[in-house]
Amino acid sequence: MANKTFEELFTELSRKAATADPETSRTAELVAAGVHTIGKKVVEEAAEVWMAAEHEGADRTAEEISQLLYHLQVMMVARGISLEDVYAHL
Ligand SMILES: N=c1c2ncn([C@@H]3O[C@H](COP(=O)(O)OP(=O)(O)OP(=O)(O)O)[C@@H](O)[C@H]3O)c2ncn1[C@@H]1O[C@H](COP(=O)(O)O)[C@@H](O)[C@H]1O
Repeated sequence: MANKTFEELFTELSRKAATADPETSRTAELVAAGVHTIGKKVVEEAAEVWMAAEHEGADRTAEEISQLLYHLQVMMVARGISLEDVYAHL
């Protein structure tokens, strides 16, 4: 019972970055702040995934993974990288 898929989230974030107000959209706020700020969030969330996996349960770890995926997608949007650009390397 997912709220949305990875692809659906990317479509939503691309639209938010292009049209939303940074005052009300976290995505627009992060994209406006830039790659340096987003990069720090990616590293922070990656560390939280690691800590949750070592010390907490599967649900908490999944939540942290969702936050890492969100911030990775924000980084993609900020750098103009598409899903296809990434999938080409999988
Ligand atoms: N999936 C997410 C999502 N995951 C994580 N986050 C953000 O990441 C934060 C989690 O990181 P932290 O716990 O470190 O939060 P924090 O400490 O307040 O962050 P800092 O401001 O201190 O850096 C959350 O508070 C959210 O701001 C997300 N923000 C938005 N989304 C989804 O993105 C879509 C667009 O959201 P908006 O751009 O806000 O409209 C919506 O579908 C949202 O559900």
